[in-house]
Amino acid sequence: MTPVLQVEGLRTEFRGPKRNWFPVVNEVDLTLHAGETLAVVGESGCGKSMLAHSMLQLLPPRIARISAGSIRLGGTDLLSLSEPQMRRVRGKDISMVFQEPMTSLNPLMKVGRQIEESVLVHEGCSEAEARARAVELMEMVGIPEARIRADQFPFQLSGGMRQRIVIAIALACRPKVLIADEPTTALDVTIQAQVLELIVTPQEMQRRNGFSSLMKRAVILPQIRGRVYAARIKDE
Ligand SMILES: Nc1ncnc2c1ncn2[C@@H]1O[C@H](COP(=O)(O)OP(=O)(O)OP(=O)(O)O)[C@@H](O)[C@H]1O
Repeated sequence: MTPVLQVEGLRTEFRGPKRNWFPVVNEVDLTLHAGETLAVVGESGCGKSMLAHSMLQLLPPRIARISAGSIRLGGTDLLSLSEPQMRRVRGKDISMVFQEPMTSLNPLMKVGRQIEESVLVHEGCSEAEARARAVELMEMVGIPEARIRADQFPFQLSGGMRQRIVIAIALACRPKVLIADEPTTALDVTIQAQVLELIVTPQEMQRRNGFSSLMKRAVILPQIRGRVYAARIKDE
């Protein structure tokens, strides 16, 4: 079976104070098939976030670069794409959920509208269809009374609900791959478990939406010091 995403020998570097380049992601390989979830583990600072950002080519310009390796999404080598082509991949084929929902959401826009905009950008449907899909997505990520909540602003929702909205936005365009960069850091432990369950064990959700997810979790494993490993945590 062709993998959805395949990373080989990926090396990302930052520019040092003496203009030298030093690696922050070093020779990383990973393979993700449809419906699978991978957890990227490694000690703090070993490059998990930078791996996620490299895959979406969201690295800070001029001071960071991908210097070796390949990132293939289906049959396409993402490193050969132009920025406008890459913009179409982000959100449509690969979505990312960041750790702090308040920085991902627009505080001045109703949450339902924020999901609708993501649907409209990628699916080219009518306003009414986008609205219906936004409510459906909110129900899917477990927001009670979704129709009422859709008309509220982010500050009117709890932290867990806000993170669910961010996940709903990420799923709005039915991405093939979902990257979750510590999506639960800002939440309390019970809510963390619920939100994680949405991403890690969404067998039903994955089937319905046909996406694979890549989740970054900071797990300290001193015996693999300094390296990033991709561990397959669910393979059914
Ligand atoms: N803007 C930057 N300039 C220079 N170095 C950076 C920059 N951003 C990140 N780094 C370095 O890249 C390395 C990898 O950072 P990254 O954030 O990917 O680690 P991480 O594994 O996600 O850590 P954590 O689990 O603590 O979030 C670190 O050594 C960090 O210092």
